[in-house]
Amino acid sequence: MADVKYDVLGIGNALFDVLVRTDEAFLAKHGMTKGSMSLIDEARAAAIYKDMGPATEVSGGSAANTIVGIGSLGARAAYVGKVKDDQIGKLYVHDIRAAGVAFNTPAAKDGPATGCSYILVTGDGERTMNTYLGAAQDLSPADIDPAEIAGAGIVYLEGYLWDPKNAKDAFLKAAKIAHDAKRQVALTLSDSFCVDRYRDEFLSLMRNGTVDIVFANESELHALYMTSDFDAALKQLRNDVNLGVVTRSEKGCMVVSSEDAVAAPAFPVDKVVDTTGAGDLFAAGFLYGLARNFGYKQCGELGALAAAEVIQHIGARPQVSLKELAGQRGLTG
Ligand SMILES: OC[C@H]1O[C@H](O)[C@H](O)[C@@H]1O
Repeated sequence: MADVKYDVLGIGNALFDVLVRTDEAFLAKHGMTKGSMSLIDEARAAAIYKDMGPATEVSGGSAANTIVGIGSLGARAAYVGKVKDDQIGKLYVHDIRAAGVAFNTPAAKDGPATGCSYILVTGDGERTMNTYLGAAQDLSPADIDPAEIAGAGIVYLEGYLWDPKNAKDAFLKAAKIAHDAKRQVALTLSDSFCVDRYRDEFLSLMRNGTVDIVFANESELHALYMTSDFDAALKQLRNDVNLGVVTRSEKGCMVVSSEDAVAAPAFPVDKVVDTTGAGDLFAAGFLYGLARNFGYKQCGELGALAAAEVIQHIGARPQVSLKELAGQRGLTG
């Protein structure tokens, strides 16, 4: 798109990730549901952290991971999310700007600390997240700059924004500005537990045209339509949104619109180390392709490539240049 300042602008909960490899016994001891994202308070965060082994600390946040991935692929990317002006918040701002992402949301001067997600990664690579939202819960419509939103070809929003009190108003404000400027609005359903919390609202956003593109994995899709029948759920998705993108782990992805149903394969990986951010990086590759007007199959392959990179190491941010990786596979042209 010639007249855009950013190819994609993401809005999400700005979270710093504290990741550790652990076993099922740790999850059981702390009453965690494997594979879930639970919201926790400060006291529980302290209790979990105290019991964790040596951790890897790295910036995260679902939409932020996607936006960093889009930047790594060589597109113009921007992010809106709330941190506090504390040490972790400063690290967060450094990391996202150092990744080439435009980030101008003012940090909170007071209130809760920068949010953190305490992530337990079991031997099978599955991640179990415990999120203390902290300052992220104070993202509000005042943080939405109309000119920045209108300057983005695609505005990408995370379903997790439905958790904090004011963020959904920020979400709705951004979607309206984007549509008034004839831009596209994309939503990731975030996780199946999030879908269970906000099913009706997410369906309304799709059916009333607040969002144009939806990203979901299989379990989110099943949760959305409360069915275990994949084909039936996909058919409903196709009716409810302009473009639906469903990831299916090693089975690749399905992209559906009123005209098309396109499959793209997954990228084989030797060993899944940590699935944190798999969906985020898939969305990065896909949205990069969409911004470049690539066909849906190529968008899906770019998504699969970016996801394959991120699941082979700890943490949800790419550790190599995705642009180079995609170039080596002939996927950027
Ligand atoms: O999707 C993974 C991300 O979700 C959570 O928000 C964590 O911060 C993590 O980086």
